[in-house]
Amino acid sequence: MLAAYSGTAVRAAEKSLLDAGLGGHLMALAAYGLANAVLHRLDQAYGSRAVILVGSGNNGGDALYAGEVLARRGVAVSAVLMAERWHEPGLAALQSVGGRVFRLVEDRVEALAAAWSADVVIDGILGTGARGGLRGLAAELVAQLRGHPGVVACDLPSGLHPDTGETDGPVLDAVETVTFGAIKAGLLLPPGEAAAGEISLIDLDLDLPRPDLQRLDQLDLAEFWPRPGATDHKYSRGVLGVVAGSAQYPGAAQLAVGGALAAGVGMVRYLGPAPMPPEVVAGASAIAANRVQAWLVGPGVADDPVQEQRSYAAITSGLPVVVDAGALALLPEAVGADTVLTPHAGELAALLSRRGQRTERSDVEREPLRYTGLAVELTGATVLLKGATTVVVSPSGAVYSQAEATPWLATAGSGDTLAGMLAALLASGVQSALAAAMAASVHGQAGVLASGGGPIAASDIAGAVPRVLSELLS
Ligand SMILES: NC(=O)C1=CN([C@@H]2O[C@H](COP(=O)(O)OP(=O)(O)OC[C@H]3O[C@@H](n4cnc5c(N)ncnc54)[C@H](O)[C@@H]3O)[C@@H](O)[C@H]2O)[C@@H](O)CC1
Ligand SMILES: [K+]
Repeated sequence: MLAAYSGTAVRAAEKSLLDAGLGGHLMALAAYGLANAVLHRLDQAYGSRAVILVGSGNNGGDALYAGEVLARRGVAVSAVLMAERWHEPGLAALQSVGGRVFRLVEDRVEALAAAWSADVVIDGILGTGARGGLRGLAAELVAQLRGHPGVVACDLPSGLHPDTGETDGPVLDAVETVTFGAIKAGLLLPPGEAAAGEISLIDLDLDLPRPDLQRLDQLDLAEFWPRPGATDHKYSRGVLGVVAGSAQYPGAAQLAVGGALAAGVGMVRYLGPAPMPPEVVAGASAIAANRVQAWLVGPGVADDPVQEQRSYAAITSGLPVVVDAGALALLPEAVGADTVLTPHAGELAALLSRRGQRTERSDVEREPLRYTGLAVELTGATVLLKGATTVVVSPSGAVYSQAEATPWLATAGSGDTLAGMLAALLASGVQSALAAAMAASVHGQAGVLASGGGPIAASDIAGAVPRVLSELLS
């Protein structure tokens, strides 16, 4: 599991070490870690060129000391001082080993040319002490360096919000971010996470609290994915009730049920008009008469009063429930954490707007963590926001982000399959936020496998899920 923290949490954890006079030691560890990462990227140190973009704070200090290490190894290092102030001991250290210095205000053209001709550009402008994004000349230079193939970010790409992944102004895309003490949550959150590239963590031995964000890995999935025991039977594995499909949209129901079956559930009881595969059992028309452990409602439910009534009854049944697509509009005032909403950005904006918070899709895309959190606050539900990176926020404060998906998964019906997989996990008794993150991860991996780098139809995704799971669980 990747554990990530807000910039504030990391700074709080560093405080006791700083108070103990260990600031210089921490900076040296950070600088060595950064310099080593850069050296790994160079064919050979001697004769290579590095340019360091230096901001006014300790982030610039880390980068300058890394420059000193690189210069000692034979790299030709130049520093571009981006602000009116800089870390003076760091600059002196770099100059003592022959580092060149440009000042952005005076040497803009030379600085830009040096950066473009460098093998590596170290982005040390802003770190966890940033307030807002890059502005003025610094923003201009960064915009002019867009597309440089050798950017290594110091702690985080400058201009990326360390807690939320939001960007405000230009951000230089890095091939690698060398981050100190702990992974910052913003490095794993859309929209900015793409700028981080590969993430390397330099351990500073900090005493950290509960993570602000988690990302499941294969080991977690193998540990938490439910496996039937020798004495299990179809009822003990979990029975899922599904209210999905309408005369107009029968396919959504089939995809959702396909997702549930592929993820592994004891039985599916289906209510709706869509034809179903032979293993699916017809549910009783009255919601309360169905013996199930969880519900899935909403895929393909549109303009169908009977399906809408059933969806509402399932949502208010007190059982864990996934509320997707057409059922999102039926949500009562307040629900519990066992209710999982699965909107995409447009649906989340509509949901928030219905609750008096006028929101556009573009707002959600710009600040996905904030608006997902707002939906949790306003409804009481666990919310899974679909996207290239899936964000899950639970009322308990747990946040997950999963980024296994391929852009080929952005296809009609993909979300129905995800909803079915998630609901199967709820029926098997997996806790809701964990289930949401697990379903997103395996759905993404199945999409990658089914796609093989090319287009996929949604029905291919469920077909690939058993292959992903057998690899994971064997
Ligand atoms: N605190 C610590 O113990 C450690 C900190 N480390 C480094 O220190 C960094 C944090 O250092 P700082 O707290 O000095 O903060 P930063 O270096 O992130 O930047 C703060 C400086 O930038 C200015 N600034 C803020 N927002 C700006 C904006 N939008 N445009 C232009 N200038 C802006 C501030 O006035 C301040 O001078 C971390 O990211 C990390 O790189 C590491 O050395 C490890 C240890
Ligand atoms: K930086």
